[in-house]
Amino acid sequence: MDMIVRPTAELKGEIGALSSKNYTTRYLLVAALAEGTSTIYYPAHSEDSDAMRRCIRDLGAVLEEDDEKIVITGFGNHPRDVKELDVGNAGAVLRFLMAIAALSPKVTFVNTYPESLGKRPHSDLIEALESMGVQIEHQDGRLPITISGGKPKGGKIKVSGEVSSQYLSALLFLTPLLEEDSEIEVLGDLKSKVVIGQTLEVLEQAGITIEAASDYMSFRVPGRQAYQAKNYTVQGDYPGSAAILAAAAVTKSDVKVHRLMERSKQGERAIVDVLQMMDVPLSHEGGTVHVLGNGRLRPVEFDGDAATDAVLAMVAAAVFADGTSRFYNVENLRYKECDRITDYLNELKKAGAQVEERQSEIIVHGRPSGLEGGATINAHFDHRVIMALTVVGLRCREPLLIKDAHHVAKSYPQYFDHLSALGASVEWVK
Ligand SMILES: O=C(O)C1=C[C@@H](OP(=O)(O)O)[C@@H](O)[C@H](O)C1
Ligand SMILES: C=C(OP(=O)(O)O)C(=O)O
Repeated sequence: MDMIVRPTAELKGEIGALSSKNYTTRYLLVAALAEGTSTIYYPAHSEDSDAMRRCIRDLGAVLEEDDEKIVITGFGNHPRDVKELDVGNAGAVLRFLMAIAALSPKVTFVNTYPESLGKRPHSDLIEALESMGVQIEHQDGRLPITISGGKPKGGKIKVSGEVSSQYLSALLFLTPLLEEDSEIEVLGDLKSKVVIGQTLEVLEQAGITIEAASDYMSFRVPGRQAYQAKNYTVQGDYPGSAAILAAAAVTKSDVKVHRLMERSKQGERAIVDVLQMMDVPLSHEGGTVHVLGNGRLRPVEFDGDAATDAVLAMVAAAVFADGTSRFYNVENLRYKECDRITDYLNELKKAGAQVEERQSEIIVHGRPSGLEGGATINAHFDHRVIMALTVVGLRCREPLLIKDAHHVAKSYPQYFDHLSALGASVEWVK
């Protein structure tokens, strides 16, 4: 399905933020790893969270769901022996479950998105798991991947953090269940470091003890621990909401997004600070972000690694700023659903934006007068490219046609419904 995004001058209204993808995947996982019955209130409903639901069910968890909650009876440290798991296009789900698969005899992760997840690297996690005695077949570090586990060893474990924090998170979920205590050392720079704070928060809520160095570069994990069954409530999602807030920032707007906790550990809450730095009139109180946009934005310089999944939305806002913006320390955007530097900037250029790339930087020469538009956009299987190009399309002179925009459902299936409710001119076409 394709999406036509037409010029839209004004946005107005209130929406409740979608539920956090990162917390939903984590709560589903720790509930599955517990032996009792846990309840997750307001879980996210999207392709990625559905992938985790499907896989933990395949591994032996029992799930019952209604409109507001999901009740899960876990399999503890004894996942059911399954031949295959299909994680769809969900990177975090794949990496977390590759570690948990080390407790099973033999599982193959199939390759259903050869043009997206199928291209992403997992070698750093593969090497760490191999050092723990797990046998792994893979295609040069990529899917399909077969894990032959059984009894992985703890002890001293090293993992690179240069490409993704998800490898480290995966090991933090697995090691408490091992016979031995573990010491995990992170090699190189740790990318998306703030996300590790979310992993540790969830592990603590699940009754797991981990001693983490303050820089998150080393961890002591006692073995023989048991995940406890608990009740969890999922908070609102900043990465998805960042696109809505950016849309409000580039238009004349009066938009409120509720359910966005001020003191969240999601790094992408920085969208609020970045828009403020860009002089966008907004307030953030009582979990509600209220944007009163006037379409005028100042350029900004920002270390994007602090808010990985909001950078594309920030760049979309910077496209209309009065000067040059720079987003640095963002190289790991190249290893996502697509190359979120080269591929994304190519699509922005089609719409008329003036952007430049470096290996780990995005530079945006803003055009406050708006863009020409009138282009056909390749979504590259990437929900965040789709959301960001939609923001840009609102302020183009001619409509944008975003091909295969249904991939927005990876994280935010109701994105276009929310924008449309706020007054955006968006229309699905076959
Ligand atoms: O742990 C997680 O749930 C995630 C970690 C981040 O990935 P990287 O650590 O690869 O940057 C983020 O971009 C992704 O959407 C979700
Ligand atoms: C990169 C993302 O997810 P994942 O790595 O889990 O596929 C994302 O949600 O933007």
